[in-house]
Amino acid sequence: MDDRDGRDPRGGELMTARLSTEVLVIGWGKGGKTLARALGRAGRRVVLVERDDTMIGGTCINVACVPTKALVIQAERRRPEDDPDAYLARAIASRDTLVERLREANRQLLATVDAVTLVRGEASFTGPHTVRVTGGDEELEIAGEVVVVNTGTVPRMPGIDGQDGPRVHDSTSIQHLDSVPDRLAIVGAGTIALEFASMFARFGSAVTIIARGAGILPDEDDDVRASVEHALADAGVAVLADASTTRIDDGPERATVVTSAGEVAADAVLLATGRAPATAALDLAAADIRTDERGFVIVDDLLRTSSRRVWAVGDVTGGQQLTPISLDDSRIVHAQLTGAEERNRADRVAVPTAVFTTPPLARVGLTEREARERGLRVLVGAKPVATIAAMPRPKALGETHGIIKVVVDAETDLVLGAALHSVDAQEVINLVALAMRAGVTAAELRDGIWTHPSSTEALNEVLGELR
Ligand SMILES: Cc1cc2nc3c(=O)[nH]c(=O)nc-3n(C[C@H](O)[C@H](O)[C@H](O)COP(=O)(O)OP(=O)(O)OC[C@H]3O[C@@H](n4cnc5c(N)ncnc54)[C@H](O)[C@@H]3O)c2cc1C
Ligand SMILES: NC(=O)c1ccc[n+]([C@@H]2O[C@H](COP(=O)([O-])OP(=O)(O)OC[C@H]3O[C@@H](n4cnc5c(N)ncnc54)[C@H](O)[C@@H]3O)[C@@H](O)[C@H]2O)c1
Repeated sequence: MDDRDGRDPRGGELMTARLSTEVLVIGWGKGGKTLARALGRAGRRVVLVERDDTMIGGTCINVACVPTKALVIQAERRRPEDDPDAYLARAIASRDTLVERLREANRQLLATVDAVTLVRGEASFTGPHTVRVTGGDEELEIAGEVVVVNTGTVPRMPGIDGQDGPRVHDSTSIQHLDSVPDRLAIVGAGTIALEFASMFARFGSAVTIIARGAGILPDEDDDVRASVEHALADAGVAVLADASTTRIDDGPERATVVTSAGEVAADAVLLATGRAPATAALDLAAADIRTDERGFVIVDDLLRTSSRRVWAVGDVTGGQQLTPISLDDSRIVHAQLTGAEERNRADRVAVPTAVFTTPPLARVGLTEREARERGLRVLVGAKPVATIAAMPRPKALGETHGIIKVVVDAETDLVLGAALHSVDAQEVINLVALAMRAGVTAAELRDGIWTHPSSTEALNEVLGELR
């Protein structure tokens, strides 16, 4: 596979080495690394290209899911007497240690598979199945019979004056602040905004979320949204709604976020305005890979791009930006490359999600509003966590914010959706999702024998009071 015919005949000096492989994976994301390991272990020759040594293992373990949840947990454990800055420094050090360990474990998972070759550098298409890799140890040209694009996303900047100021951060740089900002302003009101708002409120900041719409969680039912708003407010998070951010002024003492609804003074500003596809370096046009108007790679339900034998997985496809989705993408491509039973994106049922505020908001399926808009006859079980007698665990943990809400089809008794805002919600939602996939009825969940004391027990009570 390693064909170094690029040697300069005059001096013998290496010019561009050429590799060819069965499967070329661009980007060390969740889908790509899973595919590379599975195919490599089955003896298929795989080359995986990653441009950034600090991103080995991908976004999730290095700058996203895992380190941010480690910080959320640390923030939850902070006691009022802890010095904010010293505590934050220890939390970040512990986060960093965890990330380094995971990065090395991820490297080993592929480095120990003989059929997988790991290449450092940035890939750019030179043709439908060839890339040039630069910026690594040597310049390479790699040809793959099959190509899988798994380059993920990067923070999307709102494009306003002052966004590059010294007190302005994205979701990566804010994980290494050297002190707790007294006032943190967050532009954007999506998942990243909510998680960092809740986290920094517990680290000791007064936080303002600046929402350009009517507030947070616009798609949620009113009772669920109110529950999350209440928990955030109790932690010290304010929401400035209907506020279009026009610029950020940086002064000697502080930054000022200028919005259509007034100015917000801040010691640090987090921009959490979505993520853009990491495709700028790829030169997708050279491979005839089409993108949508936002730059995401267009794929069909089998994750095939417009270019033959080129697939794309993970965030770069513009689907739900979640690690388990990237993982599931890898299953879909793996099935096609190995002739296994075909899977596709349309097979996905009841995908659970969680926003890691304190406590987390986990949800699956339809909201009550969506179910009613579809004309379904619904029964709803909804109780504030603090009032659920059969759920002692939140009380034992001292965190009783939240609501447990389940939406049930009155005709079939099947669960249509659930919103769990409570401790352990990120775990219990998986049970509800499985019930939805397996056709387990609300009555069976209600009458389930669950461990005690646990959060799952809420289902015994809430589903016993459907209205
Ligand atoms: C702050 C934050 C928190 C999050 N929390 C969660 C969570 O709790 N749960 C959850 O499910 N999801 C979470 N997400 C989303 C999740 O991180 C992503 O959905 C997931 O990481 C997607 O991974 P991927 O497979 O698309 O690729 P990625 O993991 O993004 O990997 C892409 C890789 O490709 C590399 N690359 C890019 N271009 C090139 C190139 N030209 N050549 C070579 N290499 C290249 C990049 O360096 C990167 O390592 C979070 C995201 C953020 C930002
Ligand atoms: N727990 C999790 O699963 C988790 C955690 C964090 C991130 N993520 C993923 O990361 C992705 C990115 O998160 P995010 O919060 O950045 O994106 P998002 O799409 O969830 O929210 C973006 C927010 O920014 C606002 N916005 C966009 N442009 C703006 C502008 N110019 N000015 C002001 N506001 C603007 C939007 O109205 C929205 O409130 C999400 O898709 C999510 O799936 C997941």
